[in-house]
Amino acid sequence: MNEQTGSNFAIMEATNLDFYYGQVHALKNVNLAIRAHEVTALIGPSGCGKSTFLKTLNRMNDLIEDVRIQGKVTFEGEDIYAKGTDVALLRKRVGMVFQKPNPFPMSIYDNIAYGPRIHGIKDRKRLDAIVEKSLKGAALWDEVHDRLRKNALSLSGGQQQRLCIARVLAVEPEVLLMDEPTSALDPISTQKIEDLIVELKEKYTIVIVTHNMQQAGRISDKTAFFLKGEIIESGETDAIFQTPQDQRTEDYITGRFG
Ligand SMILES: Nc1ncnc2c1ncn2[C@@H]1O[C@H](COP(=O)(O)OP(=O)(O)OP(=O)(O)O)[C@@H](O)[C@H]1O
Repeated sequence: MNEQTGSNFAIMEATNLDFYYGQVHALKNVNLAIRAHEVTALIGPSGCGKSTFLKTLNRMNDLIEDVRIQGKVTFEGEDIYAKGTDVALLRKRVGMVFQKPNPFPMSIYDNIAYGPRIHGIKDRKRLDAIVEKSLKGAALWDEVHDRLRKNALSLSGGQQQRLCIARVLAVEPEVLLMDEPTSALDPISTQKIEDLIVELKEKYTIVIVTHNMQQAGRISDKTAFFLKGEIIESGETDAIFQTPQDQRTEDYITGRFG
């Protein structure tokens, strides 16, 4: 397959990545390639650096004081930490969904139209089309099409999380970063989000932090196991779960620690 244009090329790649919060060395020489149109799961015990790594992929950590990063993260071959990088554009192309659904306290419609409006789209018909397409993309349209003017906070938790996914889709990202997107949801909503993630990888590349081993096994193509800031092992999800090479990976996935 052609390295740059095939569906399986490394759309993002971290090389020799170190990250510090002041004196805390949160990521240690992390190397990971994120392949296009795959779901990559980041697993590992609490505090091992999964969220920190996820946030290095769209520079969300820039917002925190006294952080330092060494090494390289590329997006489509370009160093995202290079001087002159348009960080707003990076965050549009590499969107993020958080653990707790966080809709804005405004209508369903305005939640989705918010990003496109910021990026200069004012035309009502175009916005209508974006809202419809994004809600359909997040498998929420059928449930809300007749109440787009209702406050988004009136939706259930699972619907709110799909709204947050629709909000990210509205600005047409290429990569979706998801930080434990189902941890606050009931099993039925979780199932809906999992089905949606599998559907979304046709169009997008997805990186997901999860504490749920079954979830990682069900939805991801690749898995990276983090421990104390390092990647101990990464590769095909089936291989990581069935034939882990490192004893610590096996101990974690079989529930012996963490
Ligand atoms: N804003 C911050 N300031 C200082 N230290 C931080 C900050 N955020 C995270 N850390 C530290 O960095 C390390 C990695 O944290 P991180 O949140 O990336 O872990 P995690 O694997 O995502 O954990 P969890 O599964 O509990 O969400 C931890 O030691 C944590 O205490």
